[in-house]
Amino acid sequence: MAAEVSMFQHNIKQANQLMRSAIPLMVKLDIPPTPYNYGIWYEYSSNRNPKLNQVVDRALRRFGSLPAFVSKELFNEFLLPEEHQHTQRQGSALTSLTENLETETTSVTSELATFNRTLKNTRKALKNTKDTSQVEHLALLLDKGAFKANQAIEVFGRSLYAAQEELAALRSELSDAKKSTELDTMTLLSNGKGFERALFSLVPHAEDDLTLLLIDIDDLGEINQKYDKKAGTSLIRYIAKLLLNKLPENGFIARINGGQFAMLLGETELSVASQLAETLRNEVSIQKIRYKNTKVLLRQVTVSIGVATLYGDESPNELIKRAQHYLLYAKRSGKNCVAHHE
Ligand SMILES: Nc1nc2c(ncn2[C@@H]2O[C@H](COP(=O)(O)OP(=O)(O)OP(=O)(O)O)[C@@H](O)[C@H]2O)c(=O)[nH]1
Repeated sequence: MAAEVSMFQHNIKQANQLMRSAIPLMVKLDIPPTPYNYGIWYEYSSNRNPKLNQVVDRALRRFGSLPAFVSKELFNEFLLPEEHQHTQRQGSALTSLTENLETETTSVTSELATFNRTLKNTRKALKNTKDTSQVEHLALLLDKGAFKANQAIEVFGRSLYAAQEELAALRSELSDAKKSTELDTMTLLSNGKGFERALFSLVPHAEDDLTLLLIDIDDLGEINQKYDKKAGTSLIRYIAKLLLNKLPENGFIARINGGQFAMLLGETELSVASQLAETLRNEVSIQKIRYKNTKVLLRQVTVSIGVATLYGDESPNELIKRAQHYLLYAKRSGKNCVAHHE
């Protein structure tokens, strides 16, 4: 997703303060007061999203301002959950959210324009008067104008706060929806997509201590043939449960295809990970598994495991390739064994 930090994550007070830094910037750079621009300049002023600030600075250098097409793109990329079009409910909720902000934007803009006019007129009048009561009157006018402009900004701040809550709810819904597309419905573990996401998010933060175990049920094809495919599927579920029960706290597990599982172990060196792999291999091999539909006791079930620990600036795909290589080595070495590099 785009940035986790968004303008909608501040409280009302912070929102008001940020609006107060964002508005002068927008005026200075002649940025049109659209909801997109308010969102972006608010975020820009908060300085909490360096990537957004970089892109905005680049656009300013290039165009001298922020063209509408750029601000819309930036808003979509950095401030909205990227999957905001995924469901109708979320789509329409976001539409009404931006519509509300648009109304508020128009009102805050007109208040600010009025105040601006008041400021200009007062300045002109001040030049031409030395009368103290006239000056007092002008000061009163200014005070009133400032008060109204302030109020408008505060109302806008409250709208941003309400938007924060709405967006937080949407984000959480989207994250649930995302999770469900990453779920393997057969085993209720993550699927291959979930595994990729976990791996890609872990690799950049890992020192040389992220380990991948590829665990593959041996001879699943034969088991399917001997007992029927349903028994094979039931076996996949059984092994999934066993692996999940043995998953360390810092681990992640997914079924990536057929009878193959990927286990990711954070902060786990190769020696510790291979010991766990050996324990898992042994645990599977000593199970007495009965197929519940026919009550038939299956023949010994085993798994082969390839283990690879991330090193250097290895990419996620390179790590997967090495684990696959060791898994193949384990299969070729007669199955029911663990293989890893020295
Ligand atoms: N029952 C069942 N079988 C599956 C499922 N998905 C894949 N398979 C079977 O799993 C087998 C995977 O084949 P392979 O990995 O090539 O080989 P294998 O028979 O497991 O043998 P090795 O991996 O060499 O030990 C195939 O026969 C697929 O039909 C599934 O969801 N349920």
